[in-house]
Amino acid sequence: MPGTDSDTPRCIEVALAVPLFRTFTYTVPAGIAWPVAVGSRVLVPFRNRAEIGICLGPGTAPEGVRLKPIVSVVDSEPSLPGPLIDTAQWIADWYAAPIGLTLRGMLPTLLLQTKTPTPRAKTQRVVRVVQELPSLLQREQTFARARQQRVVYDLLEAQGGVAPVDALLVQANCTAGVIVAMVKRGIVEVKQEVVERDPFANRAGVAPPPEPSASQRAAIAAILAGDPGQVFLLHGITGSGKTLVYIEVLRAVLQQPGRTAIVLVPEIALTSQTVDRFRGAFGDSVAVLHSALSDGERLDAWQSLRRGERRIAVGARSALFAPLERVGVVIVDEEHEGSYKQAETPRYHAREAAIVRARAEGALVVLGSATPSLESWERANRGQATRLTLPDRAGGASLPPVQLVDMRAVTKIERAGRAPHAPYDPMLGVLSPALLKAIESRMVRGEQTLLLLNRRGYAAYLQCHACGDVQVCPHCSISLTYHRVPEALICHYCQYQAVVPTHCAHCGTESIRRRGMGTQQVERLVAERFPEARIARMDVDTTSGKWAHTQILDRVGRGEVDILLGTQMIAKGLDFPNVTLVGVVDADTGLNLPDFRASERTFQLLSQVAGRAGRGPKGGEVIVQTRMPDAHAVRHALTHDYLGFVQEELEARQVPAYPPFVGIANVVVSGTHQHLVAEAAIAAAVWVRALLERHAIAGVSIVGPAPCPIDRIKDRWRWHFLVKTAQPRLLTRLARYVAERAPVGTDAAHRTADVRLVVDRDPVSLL
Ligand SMILES: Nc1ncnc2c1ncn2[C@@H]1O[C@H](COP(=O)(O)OP(=O)(O)OP(=O)(O)O)[C@@H](O)[C@H]1O
Ligand SMILES: [Zn+2]
Repeated sequence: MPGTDSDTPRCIEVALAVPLFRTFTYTVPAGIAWPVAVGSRVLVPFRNRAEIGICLGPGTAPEGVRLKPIVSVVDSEPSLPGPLIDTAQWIADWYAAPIGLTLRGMLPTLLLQTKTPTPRAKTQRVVRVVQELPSLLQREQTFARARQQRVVYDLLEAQGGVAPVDALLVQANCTAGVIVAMVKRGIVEVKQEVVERDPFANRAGVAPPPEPSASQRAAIAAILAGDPGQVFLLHGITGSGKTLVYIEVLRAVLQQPGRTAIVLVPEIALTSQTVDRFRGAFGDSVAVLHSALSDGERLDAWQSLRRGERRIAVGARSALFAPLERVGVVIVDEEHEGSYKQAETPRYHAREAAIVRARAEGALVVLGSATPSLESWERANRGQATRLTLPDRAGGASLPPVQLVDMRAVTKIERAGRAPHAPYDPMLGVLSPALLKAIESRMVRGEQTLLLLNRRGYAAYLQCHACGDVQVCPHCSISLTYHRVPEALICHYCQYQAVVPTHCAHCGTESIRRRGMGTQQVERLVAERFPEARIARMDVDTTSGKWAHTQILDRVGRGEVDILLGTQMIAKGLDFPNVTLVGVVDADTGLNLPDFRASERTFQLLSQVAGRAGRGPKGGEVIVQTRMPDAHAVRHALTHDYLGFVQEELEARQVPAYPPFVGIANVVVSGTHQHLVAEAAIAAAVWVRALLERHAIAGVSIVGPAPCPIDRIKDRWRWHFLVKTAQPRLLTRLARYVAERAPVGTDAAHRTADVRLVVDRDPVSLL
């Protein structure tokens, strides 16, 4: 036998995309070059199939086990560079996730398939508005008796004037005849169009970036003088010009030969302005990674980064896994955003993973926000991040004054002023006289208004006034939301739809009333009050079409919208100098959620949306309507007082202890059988407590178990408990132990009810 290969078998450890906490050992047959590089894709036999796995390094053959050989090494260069493998190992460890699933999330799907599918044609039939009817008045005249056409038009307009035919018919719940009639009238046209995959490919150029101010220069210099792996927290108030700091840092880093960079933004579609600025500054060296890319385009983008043809990756969460080498800086814009946390396995937080990858790369990290997360703020307090401040708005603008309107008083005064039997005024308690007057003055002056209401739909729910019954989703423990266009009751968790009942299902009377309000209702009230206003609504319902967000925002930018109304989507990073009024219709929507982050989120939302006003020379003002003016989240938002808020909120997080003072893992047990889920959750908590006792582990507290605040979603019942400790390594061990070994889902009854346990470490939501 030639050589020594037969004495020391050549083995490698391979990660496969299966939900198991283990790797698999294979031999490498003669004829395949040795060693196999870490991070390379390998083709291996697994469960009678050929699968793509990732080589994690040399392995050791367990005694007495006959190993299978790999089929081939697919990559000539490893698909995943070393620092990405390190990052994956950290994610798998910290978040108790199987390594194979973690690595799978880092690669384009096409690289994980054993055969390449043929690409499909990318055209679709769309309806496009040709005759714009921007005001309510025009629409009322045009569609006087054509109610369905009006529904179609409203839906189209809400989505930026264009929508796929199929989707529109479903949304409007009408026949194709309605659209045919509108085509005949010359209001819309129907065309076969190529699906626009990359709206960033050919957007209008942006102005060259301005010269940095003194405080921007100081921040840029401090960051560039940082040590490899150093983390900076850039706390710059809204409109302070953080984007310019990012751009100048990128410019300096990319001047070093071979250096590359990653920029994370919360959601590409909502941050098109920011993305445009990066494209404007760096042109084609930027790869924009977004969810609308086809698999093929994603692969193209990935390869251009891997080959070094593009040196900056811009994208949401998963852009952190861009296959760049020698990354010099990782920027996390709006670092406080909850969307950086992935809601499924691996449940990583991109900000935390960014810090880990940067350390492995020797790169700088810049976390930017006007309202930093408490985690990042505390990290700076502990000296693990360097705080940099941009205290003023760029270009001489100042923060807008914020006026509070106490809606309790408004309701009282309006009630008192009304004649005894005057008809109910729907405006009552929704839009205060102060806000209406402010909107009116904007209309007169040709300036723009932003209206925030963080609840979509028309009314929050339907309730029977006779018996009090509320229509709830049959699959989720949540009330159905009333939508007017098209009319339906919709579950916001599972999309279940029901027709709107005329009689109460419980007591049979006709006393059903709408309670609470959503964006659709406010849109209608505003349209009735300002019939000549050009109104755009931005929420999940109006942005189902690809790039609908970008289209709506572009219209605002071109001055084609007087009033932009929307959910939290409109609070993110928008920079429109002609927006001189921001109105918060109801500051309280998120305040009373049973979640320890409710106040933090409310403060961030209010501060961020307030920050959209007065960014230009005309200045601006903010009006906040609330029934909870004493809540600290509201109080401090009124004075743009981040420091004041953080101080109070940090105090509130000490007893009972919550992040950032302790780490928590939310253990959620779910399944289709209510009692089995409760039993399993209780058993799992008992099991963890016993474990702590047996090993005399101190410093861990278990809170619960109890039903989750929303105790059923999509027909699955949900219970949870929290594991809390100030010792991160201990939490890592516990989380993994629970995820891997908790006695849940193992017996036959559990399997029939599909009872599963999920560990969510550092959760962003406890609902
Ligand atoms: N040095 C400067 N001189 C003049 N204008 C500037 C300067 N720096 C930035 N700007 C302008 O100020 C505006 C706000 O900048 P930018 O959008 O980066 O703010 P931001 O800090 O990201 O705010 P937010 O957190 O509210 O999104 C932009 O229109 C930008 O072009
Ligand atoms: Zn539901």
